[in-house]
Amino acid sequence: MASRRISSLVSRSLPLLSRGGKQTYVGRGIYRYSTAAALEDPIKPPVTVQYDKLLINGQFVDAASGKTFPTLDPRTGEVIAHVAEGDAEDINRAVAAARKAFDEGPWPKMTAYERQRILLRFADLVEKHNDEIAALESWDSGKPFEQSAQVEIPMFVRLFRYYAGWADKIHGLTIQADGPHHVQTLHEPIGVAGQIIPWNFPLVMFGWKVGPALACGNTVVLKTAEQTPLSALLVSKLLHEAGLPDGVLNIVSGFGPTAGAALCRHMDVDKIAFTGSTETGKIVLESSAKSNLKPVTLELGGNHLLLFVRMLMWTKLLSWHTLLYFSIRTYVHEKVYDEFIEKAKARALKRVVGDPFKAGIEQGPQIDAEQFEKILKYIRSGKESGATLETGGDRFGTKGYYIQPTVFSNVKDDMLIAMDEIFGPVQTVLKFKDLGEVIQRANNTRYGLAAGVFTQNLDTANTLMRALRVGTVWINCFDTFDATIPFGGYKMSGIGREKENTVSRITCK
Ligand SMILES: NC(=O)c1ccc[n+]([C@@H]2O[C@H](COP(=O)([O-])OP(=O)(O)OC[C@H]3O[C@@H](n4cnc5c(N)ncnc54)[C@H](O)[C@@H]3O)[C@@H](O)[C@H]2O)c1
Repeated sequence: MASRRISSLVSRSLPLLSRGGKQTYVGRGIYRYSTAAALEDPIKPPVTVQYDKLLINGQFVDAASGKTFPTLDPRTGEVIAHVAEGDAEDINRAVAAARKAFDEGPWPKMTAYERQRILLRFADLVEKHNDEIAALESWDSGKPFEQSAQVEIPMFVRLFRYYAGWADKIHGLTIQADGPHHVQTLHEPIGVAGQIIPWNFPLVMFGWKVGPALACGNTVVLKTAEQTPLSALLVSKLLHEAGLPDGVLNIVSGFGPTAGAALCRHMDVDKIAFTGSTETGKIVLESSAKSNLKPVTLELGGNHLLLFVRMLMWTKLLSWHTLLYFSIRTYVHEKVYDEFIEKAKARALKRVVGDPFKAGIEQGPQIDAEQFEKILKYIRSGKESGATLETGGDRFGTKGYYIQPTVFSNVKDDMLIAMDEIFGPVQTVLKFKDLGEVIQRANNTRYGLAAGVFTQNLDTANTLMRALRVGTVWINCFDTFDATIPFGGYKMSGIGREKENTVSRITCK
């Protein structure tokens, strides 16, 4: 499969919007609609919410407390659905089901081939329901429908096929030990896996966590993000349709300090896999230490780096939609800095912001009021600390959580907008003189998630590939993800890796 770019759209050839103000259905869940009208009057998503309860032991059930919480439409802040709100009592029920399914149930005892076939059937079912799932994902998260339907759901399907392929290929070793011994190593399922995921890629994160755990014969209790609980419930129904036994996958929607914390400190959970912020990651690790010392993998925050050396690479950079990406700390060589800023500004001004269900939309709303306010606060901090606001810097429209694509120049390394992860459409541009200097500055951060390098010089590429202390380096490409490529960070960007325990260095052909 060709690599996929999570943040980019594949529909660059779609025509831009007409200004007519009328809504026209153009198929695959997409409408053509005028910008102003779409923001005032959101497009009705072509899907209904069917599953809003917790999934415990193969059944959709109410929370023990009977409580629910609203999940909101980021376009308007209005309620999409009221979802069962799990807490410690529901985590206990879900862990008990997962424990029983692991200790007594058929899942870890099944042949690997049987597990593989269930995962492959599931992938086929998701493919069949692609647009329905994508619509729910976009409605709940605000991401463009085209991105969900054409990039993320196909990536999810690919992930499950990839992990299904591993199910019967997990081999041990024989070891030549001294003495009259026959020694073999075995890979065994760990048991009940507790998994916690964030709102930015609800289904891709589901795939990264649930896929490998099930392929290896583990059972799972998944705590979805409170902002985006819906799509996981829909696909879990399909997973059971594909033949997953009851109790193998349990899903508890709810909040971090209640449901999430209860999962992390549970004495009968054998491992925690967490994706989210660095601050919460620390709490998760502490909970493990204070309970049963379960192993923990952490995929945490980090602001992506981008190093740009020659203007000749501009078209290449644009082709990867790099300037549309969130929270990029961009180091640009001083010789091309001014020209870069002009072009980055022009591109940001052309970026198409609007209703995620409209054709050609590049950027939808932010997830919720909290993130929206946080991003605006960072923008204010950028202005106050003396960076130059080149474009954007405010909300977009008057409704929902839309933010203008924003570019800051004259950014210094010690400004908050350069140091922190801004989870929004804000690019910060810094100037550098030579390679040694930029390596030192780029590495002088508490994060180490991923970096993109745009250069024509092989020596520069090779040097940076090794010198940057980040989990992933893309050379002349950006943000390419694939079922086979490991991902994870250095330093406070995490512990452990998704997929394989290595760093990845990806060069664009
Ligand atoms: N490294 C990666 O691969 C990767 C991928 C996606 C997102 N992220 C990070 O995720 C963050 C965005 O998500 P967020 O702001 O919602 O993060 P967050 O840490 O607030 O929430 C993430 C998840 O943790 C849960 N949670 C919150 N408090 C908890 C607690 N005390 N105990 C247990 N669980 C708790 C939340 O309910 C949610 O499900 C960003 O920092 C981003 O960089 C990292």
